Amino acid sequence: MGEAEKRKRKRKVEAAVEEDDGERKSASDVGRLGAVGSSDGVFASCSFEDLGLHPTLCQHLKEKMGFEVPTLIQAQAIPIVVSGKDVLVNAATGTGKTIVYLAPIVHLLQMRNPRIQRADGTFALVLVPTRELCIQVYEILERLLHRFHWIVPGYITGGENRSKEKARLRKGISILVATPGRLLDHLKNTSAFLHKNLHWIVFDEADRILELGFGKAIEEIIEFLRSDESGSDRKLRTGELPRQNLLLSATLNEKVNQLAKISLDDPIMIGLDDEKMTSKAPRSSLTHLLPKGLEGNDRSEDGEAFSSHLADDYRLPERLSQRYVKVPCGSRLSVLLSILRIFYEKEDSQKIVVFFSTCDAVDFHYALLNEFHWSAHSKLETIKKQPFLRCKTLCLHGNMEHDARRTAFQSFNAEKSALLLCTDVAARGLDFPKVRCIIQYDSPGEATEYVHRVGRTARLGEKGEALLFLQPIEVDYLQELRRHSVSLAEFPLQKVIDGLSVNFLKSNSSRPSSLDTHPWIMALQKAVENFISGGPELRNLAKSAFCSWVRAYTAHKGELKRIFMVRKLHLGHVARSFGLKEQPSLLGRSFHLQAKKRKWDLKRQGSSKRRRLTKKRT
Ligand SMILES: Nc1ncnc2c1ncn2[C@@H]1O[C@H](COP(=O)(O)OP(=O)(O)OP(=O)(O)O)[C@@H](O)[C@H]1O
Repeated sequence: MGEAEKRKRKRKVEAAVEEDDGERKSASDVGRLGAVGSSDGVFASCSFEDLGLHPTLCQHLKEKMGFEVPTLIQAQAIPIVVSGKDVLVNAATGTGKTIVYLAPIVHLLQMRNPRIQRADGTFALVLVPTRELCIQVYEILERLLHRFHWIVPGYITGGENRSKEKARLRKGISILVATPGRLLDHLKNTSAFLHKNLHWIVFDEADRILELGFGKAIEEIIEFLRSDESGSDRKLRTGELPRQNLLLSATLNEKVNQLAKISLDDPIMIGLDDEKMTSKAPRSSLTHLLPKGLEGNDRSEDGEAFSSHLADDYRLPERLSQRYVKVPCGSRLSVLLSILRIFYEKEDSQKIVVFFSTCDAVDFHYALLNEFHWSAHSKLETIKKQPFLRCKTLCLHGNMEHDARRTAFQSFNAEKSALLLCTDVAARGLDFPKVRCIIQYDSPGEATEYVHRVGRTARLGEKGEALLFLQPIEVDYLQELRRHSVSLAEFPLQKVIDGLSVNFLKSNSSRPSSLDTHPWIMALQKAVENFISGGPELRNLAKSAFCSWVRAYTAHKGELKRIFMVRKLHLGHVARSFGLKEQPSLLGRSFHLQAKKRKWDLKRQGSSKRRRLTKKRT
């Protein structure tokens, strides 16, 4: 491409991010305003060619992958990534961040003359937090490289066969996608893993990598790779530019700040709102330079500005409708089942994801939903009981065998209509097509996790719904979300349940006064409890799920401890929410200690109340 052509294209991209009044706006403004001629706030009005990508790659993106034009974040970030700068990208879930780094890497690698070879080893490393995300990124990469057969994609991840991975590394992988633990293992133990030509390190879902406890591994990886970067013969050999590191996430927090400090060099930030960046950040170009505070001193003025930004608002998909449903603990299970039934009755072909806090809870609900048959009029012997839900149900969590995990992930991807029950292992980065609704049956904890969970729907400008279950004692969580500008409307539960049970109510004389006493909920709860008590396997699953649920509830951290207080739970009601007629007693020592503390607290409260009452009387 000639210089004049390059200049023309650059101008076109810049023009695309200017407002009508001619005032230059930052990259983030573009996203917020839904500008660049984009009516939907998702796609840019320029083409991939305008971003300077190679014509063959652009043609492939368009014709084989169906990507007609770049998304806004792609239009903003790709030219900067191509320029070789370290970059931190912050954009909402489902806005196409994977292509932000893969397309420039492929573009730059395919241009190398002479062509790169397998024997040159690894040029780019993409680090992701989970196995599923690793495979997903690898599959996109494979599709992207279709026309560039000499660039070899590969992945290494926990749960796979080490020696097969070694053999693949020995042959040479040009772009490697990896989870941190397994990568470190190969860096230390696989001498045939050639990485002296490594030019890019990408941290996708950067904050999650750290939350999962990979901080130490990441430090070691960076240290390990830094030693071959500083090797003077690398520059002599290849005349290389310095290594380029990229960091991406839909949510930024202090942990990302830490990682940015150790991995990015004079980075450019893309996708942050101006008001969040504070007036201290330079506004001279399409992008904002990261304040120099990140280079070391936490206490510098600019560093503080950056940190305070990190505690700020989160970006959510524009067409996401968010609601919460307030349900008393003992009715949670019946309400969940009823809502799922309503959703699938309304539209039998759709995909829904339900998030639980523990693997045991996923296993229990999965078994229940697959086995439970019920008819609202089952008192009549003539009526045959039906499966409660008629959709395909799948589960995904971290305790599953590697193959089962992969199968679940792939079938939910492929199905047109299905229900996925999962833990947070599915919260990050996974791109399941056409998910209509996300139900958070167990609260997510940190607001970041809320954002990522709901981000599995309403992707790339599509519509989506999110429903958060809260017990009455947990409603303060809404304030926690509001602190991050996330606000939810209430789901009209009573009305919806009445609608579901119209015929059922006709045959029952008592009118419901509350949800707990609603004939439909009571009948369904009773049927579930009888069903569970009749099967030892399911009963055991319910008991384990109960125990680990309570343990998970006690594990909420920081401010959230004030909202999710195990002391406030009625454990008999919790047991009911697992279809148990009685509270299981087989609990671990730590739980007994908690229970003791709870009793003691209650006693103390009681005696102080008594003292107050006595005082009043006297
Ligand atoms: N330019 C484009 N045109 C059409 N579709 C695109 C384009 N870029 C990406 N996509 C599609 O958009 C979806 C979301 O992309 P991707 O998974 O990269 O989003 P993300 O921002 O990384 O989301 P998350 O934050 O949840 O990880 C994918 O199905 C991807 O194939």
